[in-house]
Parts: sequence; C-alpha cells; structure tokens
Amino acid sequence: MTAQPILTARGLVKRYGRVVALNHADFDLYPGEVLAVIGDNGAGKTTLIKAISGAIRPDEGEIRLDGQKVDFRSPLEARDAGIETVHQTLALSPALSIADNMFLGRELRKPGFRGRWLRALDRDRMEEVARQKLNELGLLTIQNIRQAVETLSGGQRQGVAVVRAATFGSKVIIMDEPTAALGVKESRKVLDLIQDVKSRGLPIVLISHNMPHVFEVADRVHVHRLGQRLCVIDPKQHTMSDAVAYMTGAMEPPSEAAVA
Ligand SMILES: Nc1ncnc2c1ncn2[C@@H]1O[C@H](COP(=O)(O)OP(=O)(O)OP(=O)(O)O)[C@@H](O)[C@H]1O
Repeated sequence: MTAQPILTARGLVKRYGRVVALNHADFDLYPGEVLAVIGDNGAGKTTLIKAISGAIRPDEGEIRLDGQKVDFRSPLEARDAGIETVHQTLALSPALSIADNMFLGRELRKPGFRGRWLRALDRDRMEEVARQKLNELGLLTIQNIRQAVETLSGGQRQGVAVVRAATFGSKVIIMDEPTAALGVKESRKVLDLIQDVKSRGLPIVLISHNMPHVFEVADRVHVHRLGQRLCVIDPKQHTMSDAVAYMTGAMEPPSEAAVA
C-alpha cells in the first residue's frame, strides 16, 4: 500500500473487568477500499469498531484520522469527524418516514426567521435530498419517501441506513453485519450498495461472519483473533477456508500477511 491510511489505530486496549476485549489491537483503513473485519465470536471485532466510532473509549492506544490523533468521547464526535456507523440494530425510528429517518438528528430547517427562530423543518428540501440520495444509490424501488420505515422490508431498511451513512459520512463508513438478518435477494442489494458507495470513493469497514460476502466485496481482510489483529489478507490470494483457519487458530497465517 503506497497511500497513507485514512484511519489507523495502534495498540488499542479495552478491558471489561478481567476480560481483555482488545489486547493491543492495530487497525489500518486505506482510502477507497472495502476492508472486511473477520474473527471468531468474542474476538473483539465489535469492541474495535466501537472504539473507532466513538461508542467506547479505549483504555490505551491511539487512533488517527487523516494522520491527526483523535479521542472521540461519543459517537456524535466521531460522526462530526466524518465517521458514520451502520449498526446491526440500524438505529432507525420505525414510525417515522424514510426522509425523516435520513435526517434524524440533522434535520434541515427552513431558511430565515421561521427556521432560525421557530425551528420550522424544511420538509420539502429533506424529501428532495432523500429522494435524490436514494436514487443515486439505486434505491428508488422505494416509491414513497414519506412511507414509514416500519412498512419497508429488512433489505430496504438496511438500504435507508446505508444511504443515510453515505450521505453524511464524509470520510469513513462502518457497517456492522449488514447482511446478517437478510435474505438472499436483499443481501444482494446491500452488497451492490457497498460497491456503489465504494465507487464514490468512500472507504468502508465491513464487519461480517459471512465469508462469501466478505470475499465478494472486500479488497483486504483484517483477521481479528484474541483481541488483536492477527493478519491482513488479500482475498484474491487466500481461500475462504484459509481465512477461517487463521481466525480460529487452526492454521498460522503466512508471515507476509502478518502486517497490513
Ligand atoms: N460491555 C461489555 N462488558 C463485558 N464484557 C464485554 C463487553 N463487551 C464485550 N465484552 C467481552 O469482550 C470480548 C470481545 O467482545 P466483542 O463483542 O468485541 O467480540 P466480537 O468479535 O464482536 O464477537 P461476536 O462476533 O460474537 O459479536 C468478549 O469476551 C465479550 O464478552
């Protein structure tokens, strides 16, 4: 890799009582790539992602975004810095419309007095932007932007969450198991969406247990084991069973994979 990484972590440690969830973990994400993070249950993937998205503060170690040291005290701070996370739980409000969900917490106000002082929402503009963004990412099978999110299918909901992340995430998008709850067709849509977001130049971190999905979309695969980054592999050079063997400890990774 010749480019500078956009997001790095070095020596992250996170303890929960006696459990060491992160044990001097490193991480590197390069511009424009899809980096998959894989690992056995309890390996520390979620904790790693929580640390870089501001959901927890590591006990030790440092995180850099664009070369600058960052210390996020909340997910909001990470969001403000351009890191958007699509959580497994999606964090959508089912009763609200697609447009409202897209702008949840970042609502657009009407210009002038009504927006500034009366906090009037600019619904027309929010709907227009929502429509445009869904369209850009090929998600306009959703016909009505005013439709409540609870009326959408699982894949469509995932789509709304991803489009929201892609709309506001200026630097990095993190997706935690985006296809875990989806059927084949819906998963296909989400995988296509990942490629679309990547083609717009945004790097993506994809946490997944689904090896075929990982091997389909990832440029590199970060293998996490026992709270650490064990190795990073090129999915074109390694098989899925290699990856599973590395992450479970059944096989040692080759030495050239040991570094990013
Ligand atoms: N809030 C917490 N309190 C106590 N222990 C925790 C907490 N969060 C994580 N852990 C522990 O830290 C370790 C790493 O958990 P983590 O959720 O990061 O793993 P993971 O790789 O994401 O696993 P999975 O694939 O099962 O989701 C586990 O042993 C887990 O039990």
